[in-house]
Order: sequence, then C-alpha cells, then structure tokens
Amino acid sequence: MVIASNLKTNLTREKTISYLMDVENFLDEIKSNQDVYVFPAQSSLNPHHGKVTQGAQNAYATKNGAFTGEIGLEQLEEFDVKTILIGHSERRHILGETQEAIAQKFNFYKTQGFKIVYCVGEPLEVREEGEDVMMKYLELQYEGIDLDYENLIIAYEPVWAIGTGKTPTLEDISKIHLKLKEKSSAPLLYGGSVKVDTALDILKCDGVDGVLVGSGALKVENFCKMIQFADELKNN
Ligand SMILES: O=C(CO)COP(=O)(O)O
Repeated sequence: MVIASNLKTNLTREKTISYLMDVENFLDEIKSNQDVYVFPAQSSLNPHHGKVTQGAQNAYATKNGAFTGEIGLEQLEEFDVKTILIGHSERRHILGETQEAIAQKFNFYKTQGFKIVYCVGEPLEVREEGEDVMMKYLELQYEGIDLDYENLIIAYEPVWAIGTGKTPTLEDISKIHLKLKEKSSAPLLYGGSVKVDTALDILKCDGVDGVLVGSGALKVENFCKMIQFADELKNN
C-alpha cells in the first residue's frame, strides 16, 4: 500500500528533517514494506535517501527559466526529487490551476520519468447533483492525462472532505474507487480528512490502495500508526 503525507504549508525545514527521520526509524523498527511518501513544503525539500520517498507538492513545467516564484526540474534535481503531486484540489480551486495547465505539467514531468501522484476530486455542489454528474466531473479532470503511464498513482480526494473532518461513507469510498478503477489500473489512494482513527477502515475499503493524508499526518506518530495499519492489513 501507498501511505503518503502531504505536509502542505506546514513544518519548518528543521521539523521536516526530524519528521522524515522519525518515519525512517519507524519503518526500520517495524520492518515495513509499505510505499511511504512525504511531500514537504518547498522550502523544506532536502536531499533525502531512505525508505521514505520525498516528493514535491508542486513545480512548474520547466527545467528552469523566468517564472518568478516557481521552482522547476533543475531545483528538484538538486534534492534528488523524482516524485511530484499534480492536480491537487487546492492548486485547482485556491490557486486557479486550469486542467490545461495541469495536463501540461503532467506531460512535462512524465517525460522526465517522474512518479506522479495525480489528484482528482469533486466539490460538494457537484457531489450533490448525483453520481453520474460527479463521475462526468471526475472524467473531465482526466483530460490530457495518460492514465496508462507506468509511473502514475491517482489520489481521489473529494474537495468537500479536504480539511473538513468529513469523509464519504466507507461504502461510498469503495463504490467510487471501484468506478475510478475502471478507468485506470494505477494505484488509487483516498484522501480527504483521513485521521488515525479512520485510516484502518478506509484502507480496508475495496479499490483503496492507500491514503494521501494532510492534517491527520502532521503528527508523525499518527502518520506512523497509519503505516502500521497498512502493514497489519498486508500481514492478515
Ligand atoms: O489534501 C489532502 C491531502 O493531499 C487531505 O487533507 P486533509 O487530510 O487535511 O483533509
């Protein structure tokens, strides 16, 4: 399973280094074989080599150039980062990234051979229009995206569940994940208010190949517990 922590705009460089070391030590301690990813804030990227894969929460679709405020491939290479989140709902709905720009970014980092965690998810008003409308909305978020890319992981993160403490029912998570799996055989993560007391049940859902966790993973001990849950499921 994939257990991923999106630290968003949290933790300093020093605290991120400590977070990564704590996770590495935990993985050694329990001899976990889960695929563990941590996506730190840009300023906290570090050359990290270990069982944990460090990924970038974002980068511009360029090697380098005149793109004020952005980082590109050249800067990611400095930290040996070859994994990137693309299409996160906060970049779509808060920072205004269009599907066209997202697809361009996807194709740029695909040509660079990056592991891409591609995020999709519907806003509440779309959800409330019913399953057909919701699935059509999600399909539009696949426009321009190669769903057969061998280095692809998909994260289904309903916008209305992100940061709200709300999640779909376990039955709905299974139903939506199984429908999304009809479109791509890529590993499919659930994200959106995953907490230490809900992670195990979510990981048990059909079609769930892991979780992408925000605030519920800020405390490293909670993130480690989620890794342990995945190990327990794998061993049972
Ligand atoms: O956006 C998310 C992960 O990418 C989910 O955030 P929360 O877990 O804080 O809802």
